[in-house]
Amino acid sequence: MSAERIDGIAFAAKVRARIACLASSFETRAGRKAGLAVILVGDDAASQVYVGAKHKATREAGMASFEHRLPADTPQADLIALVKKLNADPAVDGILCQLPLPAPIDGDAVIQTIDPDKDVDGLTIINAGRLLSGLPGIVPCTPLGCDMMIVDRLGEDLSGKTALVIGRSNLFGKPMGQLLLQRNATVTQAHSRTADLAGEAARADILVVAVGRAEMVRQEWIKPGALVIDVGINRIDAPERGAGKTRLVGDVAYGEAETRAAAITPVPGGVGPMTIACLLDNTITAAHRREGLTLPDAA
Ligand SMILES: Nc1nc(=O)c2c([nH]1)NC[C@@H]1CN(c3ccc(C(=O)N[C@@H](CCC(=O)O)C(=O)O)cc3)C=[N+]21
Repeated sequence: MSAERIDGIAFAAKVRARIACLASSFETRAGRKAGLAVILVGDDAASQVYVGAKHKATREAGMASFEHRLPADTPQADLIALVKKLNADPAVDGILCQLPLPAPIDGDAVIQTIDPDKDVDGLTIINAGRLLSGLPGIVPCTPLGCDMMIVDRLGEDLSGKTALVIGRSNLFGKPMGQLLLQRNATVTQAHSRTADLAGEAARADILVVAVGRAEMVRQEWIKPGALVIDVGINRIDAPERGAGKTRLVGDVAYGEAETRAAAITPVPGGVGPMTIACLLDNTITAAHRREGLTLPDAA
């Protein structure tokens, strides 16, 4: 068997087209564009690339993008003051502060200052609590994107299916487990201290991996016919491409998993593009809520 390769780029393009329609109707109804503010502190190369991609995607969807690039030595108090200013700015519907923040800034202190109704990363305690309680809130972008891809393949109801999430971060693992639980999957949350990761994985109809270890998940870990969602993005040396070259791989050994899975997300081109699409989705949803507008059903 050779698994279907789930095309995250094509899927994200569809989501972004839907959001562009919503953004256009929002602008007509609210008399202004929906707006996303992104804060980037320091000059981490990967973060620069992500923030640039977010800015471009936001503009392409017909939303306003406000970029705040600050030097690495910005005092925490200044950053918190900026977040408070954006909280009060009526043109800003979503605030994203790119993580990680450089030391000695306490990233959580900054994140928890964000107005929960503008917290498009879904990282405030209020949004985490809303998700846990089954209340409407804002769900972190990467798990939301994975949820969309899972629903697209398996439908909205995962009754009777087993799901294993490897990873337990606030940004991904914990919310991903909650979303699968809400869809009636039988969820196991695994992590670095799990005794038999391979054995747990081999029982999973849906395997979601977010550990940050290149190609850790091997062929024997995959239940035949499973849906495999690879959240890892690892840069490894690729001498076969020439001296000093690197390439991106996931947490799953793709070539091995492909022989057993029914479908699998590649890296790159899988979960990553969906993360940005979901950031736009969260922003347009936040904008409608802030204006007291209902989201049109099928845009
Ligand atoms: N507050 C905050 N929210 C985030 O959502 C957040 C963050 N901080 N810090 C960094 C991580 C990482 N992240 C990615 C987004 C898109 C791709 C993406 O589109 N990747 C492409 C290309 C990857 C490449 O070529 O480098 C792919 O996987 O195909 C990857 C990673 C969001 N993050």
